Amino acid sequence: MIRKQKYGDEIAKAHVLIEALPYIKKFSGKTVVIKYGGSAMLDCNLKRMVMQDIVLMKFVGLNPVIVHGGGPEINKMLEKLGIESKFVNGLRVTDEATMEIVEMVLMGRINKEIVSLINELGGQAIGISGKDGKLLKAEKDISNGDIGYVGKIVDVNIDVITMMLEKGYIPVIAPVSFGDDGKTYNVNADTAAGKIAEALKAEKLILLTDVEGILSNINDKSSLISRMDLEHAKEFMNSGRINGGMIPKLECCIKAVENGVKRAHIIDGRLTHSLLLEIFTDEGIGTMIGKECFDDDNL
Ligand SMILES: NC(=[NH2+])NCCC[C@H](N)C(=O)O
Repeated sequence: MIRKQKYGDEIAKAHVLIEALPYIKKFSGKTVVIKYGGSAMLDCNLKRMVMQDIVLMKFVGLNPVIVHGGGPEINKMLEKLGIESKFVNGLRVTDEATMEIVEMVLMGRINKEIVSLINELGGQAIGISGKDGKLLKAEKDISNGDIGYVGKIVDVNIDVITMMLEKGYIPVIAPVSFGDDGKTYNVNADTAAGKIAEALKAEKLILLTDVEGILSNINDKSSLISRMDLEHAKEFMNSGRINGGMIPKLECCIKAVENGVKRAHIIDGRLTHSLLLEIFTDEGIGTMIGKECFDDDNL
């Protein structure tokens, strides 16, 4: 008994590893597309922990693919250079000069920083943009009027990612896309991650956000919805009970699942090791969306 108590903590740690075993088996060799953005990208400690999670995933046999955003760093640089940012419906009006800075910050700074961190932690990453290997083809998005070089993705060519995965690399993708007109387009990172996951027929699409997941508000009490099947997710989307900022994220998850991604997850990037907790535990920590999500579909 004393022995048992003495080793209690250690045994609990072993239980954690054992809980992960069925998921390591199930997801080994499978592709997981992770949209990396928000707070998890701003805080140095969080950054490191997200990349540790990703390197661990790789070493236990999963194939993580990272798609990253850039938000605040782009604003900072534009400010430094004295370029004024204008917004329409929350979208940045992107003229040629702004697009140049966006590309510079995303590829030159953020992308390479992620690559270095992964390499430092023992993984092997390759950073590319949507232009490389013609990964993301875009057209001008005029759904909000003409706001410049903001694009919508019209074609995805995953050859370059497949090549990297076959050789054991972790692809790190900046969502800067090319157009047939020879121009460069900025595309939304969530959407890019969703489209890449679809094209890869990925096991999972995981969006790291600054919220717990999809919340249901009943009588002013909000609680996390842990699992949703497609029907539930669509109904929720149209119910008007969803927070405005979450609409495009949920929409992106629904589309991905409709187009062949097994599960889409919206998780809290502010929480340390949220990726590991979602993927390798039974309950997870965010919202998981699947075509059909049964309670016993864990294994
Ligand atoms: N939010 C949730 N209910 N997550 C459950 C995750 C289950 C399992 N770890 C998986 O990735 O498939």
